[in-house]
Amino acid sequence: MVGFETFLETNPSNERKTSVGYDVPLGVDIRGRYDGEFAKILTKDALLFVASLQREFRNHVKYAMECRKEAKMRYNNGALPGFDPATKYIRDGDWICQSPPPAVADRRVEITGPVERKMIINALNSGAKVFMADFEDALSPTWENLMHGQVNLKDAVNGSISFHDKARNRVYKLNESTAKLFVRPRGWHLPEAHIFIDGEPATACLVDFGLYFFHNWSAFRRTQGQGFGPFFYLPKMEHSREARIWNNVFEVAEKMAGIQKGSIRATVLVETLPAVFQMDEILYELRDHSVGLNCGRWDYIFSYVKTFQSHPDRLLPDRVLVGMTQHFMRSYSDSLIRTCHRRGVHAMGGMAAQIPIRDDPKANEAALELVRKDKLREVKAGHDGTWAAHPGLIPTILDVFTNMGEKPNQIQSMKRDDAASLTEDDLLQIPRGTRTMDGLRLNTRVGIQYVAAWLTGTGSVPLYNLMEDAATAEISRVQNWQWLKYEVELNGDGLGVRVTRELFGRVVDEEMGRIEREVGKEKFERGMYKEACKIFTRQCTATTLDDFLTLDAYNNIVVYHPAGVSRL
Ligand SMILES: CC(=O)SCCNC(=O)CCNC(=O)[C@H](O)C(C)(C)COP(=O)(O)OP(=O)(O)OC[C@H]1O[C@@H](n2cnc3c(N)ncnc32)[C@H](O)[C@@H]1OP(=O)(O)O
Ligand SMILES: O=CC(=O)O
Ligand SMILES: [Mg+2]
Repeated sequence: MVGFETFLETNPSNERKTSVGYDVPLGVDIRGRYDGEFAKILTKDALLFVASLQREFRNHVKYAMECRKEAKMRYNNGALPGFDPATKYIRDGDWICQSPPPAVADRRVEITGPVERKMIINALNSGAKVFMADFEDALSPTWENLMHGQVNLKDAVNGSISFHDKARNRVYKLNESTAKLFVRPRGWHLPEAHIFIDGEPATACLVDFGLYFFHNWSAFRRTQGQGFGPFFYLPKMEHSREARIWNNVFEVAEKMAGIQKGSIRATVLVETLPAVFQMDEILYELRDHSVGLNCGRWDYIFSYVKTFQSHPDRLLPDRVLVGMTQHFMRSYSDSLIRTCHRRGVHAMGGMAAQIPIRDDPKANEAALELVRKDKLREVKAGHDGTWAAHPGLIPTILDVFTNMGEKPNQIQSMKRDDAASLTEDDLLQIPRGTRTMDGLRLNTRVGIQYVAAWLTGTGSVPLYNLMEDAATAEISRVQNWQWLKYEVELNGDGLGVRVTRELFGRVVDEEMGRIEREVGKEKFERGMYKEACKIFTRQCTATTLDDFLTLDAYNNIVVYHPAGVSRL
């Protein structure tokens, strides 16, 4: 830890203040509950590292968020996202990224899941090549979830993680051979309200990254990364300037740890519509730290609606009809493969929403068949690997990815030069399909149940045999909002019904009734369905579209100690 020791010596936290009970450096205040286990993560030195990242990068982050607002204004005034003429030289240039670290050359199946203790063990033991431990779409960012998540990851990297399921008297431990760990911190837009630095909430992703890196970089490189790492997934970026901030964060972290530049590697999720026009630029910024791009299809669909929130000529059909075979989605995946392989890095596929259906073998086989079809399309298109939401899907997906042959990836063999001809029009083409009352009802029922789960600390849930998380719930929210804003006709029902506030009010009441019948009166009363309904309904009917469901809902899960009120 030579590097960090030097950093800590030259940055003495010359004052020790305790707030809730943690030993903190000057300028840092912890407002979350004290816990002896959390204190081993929230050490003064780790917090000093997080604070140093916050101080160095906060203005860059603020500027990037202002740029997002400015771009939103342009789109709302009728502009379309597109390639930036100013960076044509990057798109046309012949540069390549650093080659993938040997430890993760083969990434054909990656399982994802929240940083929950049992799930971490199950995911690492699942037979997948990679496990993406999620602080983002799959996690409700309560203080308890975040801090337990950091404790769990530290134990996982140390190899000491275990879990005793007392009800089933089952003990979970790591197998001899485990998946390689990637960590997905939250997006740039989110604050961490339980940690204040210089009087402001910290930038959430710098907390997630900083604490994880500080505690694990050394063990990770020794035990998992074969001299590289740690590895990350980076979510929800809209522009390469945001990737530049991450690149700079990585360089600072490497310098502080005293490890070689290029040790840290990250895969960027291309999951916003503006980012699809920035893929080369994002890779260019991260060329020393990149290990590819990933098709984050669910947030991408959400972003399509959000970007075109003021474009009534670009309304989406029912959510269930917006799949990867729609022209704009296929073009996105093909362009991503071509871009990644041209630059020498992995082009990762995305998440099929189907999960195993335990109590219905026929329905289960149908779900598996949908996953198989989706993954076959991905591997044939040239993707180097893909995501699985559930361990039960891994054998099927591994089997499909044997189509890649003996090689660990298709970076050299599937150049997809044909995708060079894809244009802005291809990437923006309006998806085909109709809008129905069932679509409106499903959006409402799923949105409310997801928010109810999220408010009680669960960030990914099975609903109607599909995986739902923050990204899929966002599609439900923004689609309802847009249909209401333009009072669209539900043109798939043949009845000429328009989505008015009155209609939506009735739908909400009826769907709440259905939820109550489905989950049972007791669970309904015990849960947070009514609060969720209020939040979801407000968001769907707001005059101005909220940027993120979870940003608006966040105040509801912030808990200060001693008891206080969130001041975000
Ligand atoms: C849009 C995106 O960002 S996608 C990426 C983010 N989303 C995710 O990561 C979702 C990950 N998946 C999940 O959270 C879960 O699979 C769900 C919520 C969809 C379904 O959960 P459940 O209904 O509880 O699954 P189920 O009961 O079938 O689980 C069976 C077993 O598999 C385990 N399991 C299920 N999913 C996972 C997973 N992703 N990782 C590890 N273990 C898992 C369960 O812990 C359980 O273990 P046990 O038998 O030892 O008790
Ligand atoms: O993060 C993945 C997505 O699809 O969104
Ligand atoms: Mg996402």
